[in-house]
Amino acid sequence: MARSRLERLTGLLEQQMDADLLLDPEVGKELVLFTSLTGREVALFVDRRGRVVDLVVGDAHTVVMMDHDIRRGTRRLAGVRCIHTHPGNSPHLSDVDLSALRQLRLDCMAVIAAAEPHRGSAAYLSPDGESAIETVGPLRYEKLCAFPWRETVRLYEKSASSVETTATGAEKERAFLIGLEETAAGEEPPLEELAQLAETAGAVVVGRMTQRMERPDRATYLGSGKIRELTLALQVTRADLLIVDEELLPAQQRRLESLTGIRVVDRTAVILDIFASRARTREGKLQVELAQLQYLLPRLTGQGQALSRLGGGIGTRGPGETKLETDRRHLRRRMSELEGELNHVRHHRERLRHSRQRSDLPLISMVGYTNAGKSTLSSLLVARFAPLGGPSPAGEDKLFATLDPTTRRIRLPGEQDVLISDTVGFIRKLPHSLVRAFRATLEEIVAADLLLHVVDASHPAAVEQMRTVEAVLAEIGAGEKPVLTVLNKIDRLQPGGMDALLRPPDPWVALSAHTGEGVDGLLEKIARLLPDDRVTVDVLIPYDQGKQIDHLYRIGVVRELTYEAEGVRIRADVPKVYAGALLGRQMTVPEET
Ligand SMILES: Nc1nc2c(ncn2[C@@H]2O[C@H](COP(=O)(O)OP(=O)(O)OP(=O)(O)O)[C@@H](O)[C@H]2O)c(=O)[nH]1
Ligand SMILES: [Mg+2]
Repeated sequence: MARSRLERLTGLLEQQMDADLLLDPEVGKELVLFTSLTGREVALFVDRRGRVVDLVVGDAHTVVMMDHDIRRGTRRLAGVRCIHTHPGNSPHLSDVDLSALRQLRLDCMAVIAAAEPHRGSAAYLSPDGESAIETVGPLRYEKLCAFPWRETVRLYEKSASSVETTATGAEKERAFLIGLEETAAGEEPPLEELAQLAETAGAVVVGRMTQRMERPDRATYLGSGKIRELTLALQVTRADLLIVDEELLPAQQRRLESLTGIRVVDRTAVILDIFASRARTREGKLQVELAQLQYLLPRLTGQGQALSRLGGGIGTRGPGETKLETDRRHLRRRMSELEGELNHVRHHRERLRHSRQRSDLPLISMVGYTNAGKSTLSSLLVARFAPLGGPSPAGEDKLFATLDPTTRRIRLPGEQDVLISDTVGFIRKLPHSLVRAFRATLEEIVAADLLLHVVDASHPAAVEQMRTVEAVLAEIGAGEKPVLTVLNKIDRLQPGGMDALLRPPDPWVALSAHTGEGVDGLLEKIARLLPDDRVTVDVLIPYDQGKQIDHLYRIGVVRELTYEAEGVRIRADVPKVYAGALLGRQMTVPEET
């Protein structure tokens, strides 16, 4: 019985109704009959030409309208209206119905009570305001079927188009965050870091939900009861993007998308997205594209098929974007092309590094969690201690503000010059594809003589962040490098407020890159930690070889300069490797003092 009813219902699909009526009365009777026989709600979706575009049968009290991707974003309407039934005789729209109307931007949302006399209500978005809704009813069945929905749509779209032309910029994606509750969570609110990532990627966070679980559900990430709760929360918050705090299996992602009806991206995709929008240099761009393709390859089938109409947004930006639709073979070809180009860049970087080694200035690499203050400290050091001066990138309160390493020269108190390089920040659950792709950049770290591990000591998760950085260092083969730990942002600490757990390994310094407090101490420490392999030379440079003087200034520290008959006599501290070459030019190395 129910089965043949269902068949009759599905027979409605793609059928054409009178486009001016909200609902064909005969079709409505089918719906009502079905619900009164089965106790199950049924929802009919009709487009503006009167075609039935979809039909959803729900459990009692849950209308599964979220399966639909009919929204067009911004302030346009979906071009689809929904008429559904309620078991029993309530002719009123529920809160969920109204939020579905708002969220899906339906042309109209209507309900009919399955019990006699089949009264019902209709609601539509008000032309007056952002998400205001107007409701009419309860109405008699015939009245409801003839509800002038076209008129309300016309009024709404007229007002919306005037709003749209005055609105500035694109509307932000409304992201809802989910994750597992961490057992050892610090004082930080749950999913705080993911929220920062989402905001950095350009979304607004409209809600979060966590579940205490040992490990994620293999099919749906969260448990099924939680998913139900989530679906409601998504409607209420009008979220249009779901971000999951962990890398999802492709099947999990698809399952979640079909359960929630909105786009689902994972933490990795958000990080890749940020990297894509940040990469400036050719190398950075190549690396991000490669990482994106590596991430995409296993996810190629089906991804975004249902949702591609939404266009842009988090997880779709960057150089990989246009390749989404192409097949795997093409992806693989592009990946090997990229690898080739990157190898090329890598060789170039290696040559650079060699020439730097020949200049023998010690290289100090800043490492640390994203937003720890590496760039701020680096610019402070350059502003105060650069021998030549010059601008430097300022820090930004954004995750992954720095992507491409920049190297600067500064002078230590003992008059020794060193190179200091600011690098990309690390993060918990750093996508493996990124670590692999950024190998060249990370090699800068491996090549350093000393690492400055910058820690945001005021961060509630500082200890965990330190561990993350140490783990990544080990992973890239820099685990054995000498490290000087820099506890930064002490200006933000309450007196005695440093986390007792934050006991950094020796050697360490505490400072504020903001106020400059403690920075002199840092330089002294660096000077002491660097292997001192410089010697003082005394050379006579003929007047016709002025270039050599520049050279000496570049590689060392000139202590004394006197003009003699045959040339300029210079006493300078230079790296040992140069001393040999200089001696070859019959210069003398005075006794070291
Ligand atoms: N109060 C305070 N704020 C600081 C200090 N150092 C850095 N900041 C702020 O922290 C934020 C992040 O600084 P950045 O220098 O961009 O951090 P980063 O480590 O380079 O970050 P990424 O490049 O994203 O990895 C900025 O808003 C800085 O102004 C400090 O000592 N005290
Ligand atoms: Mg930075």
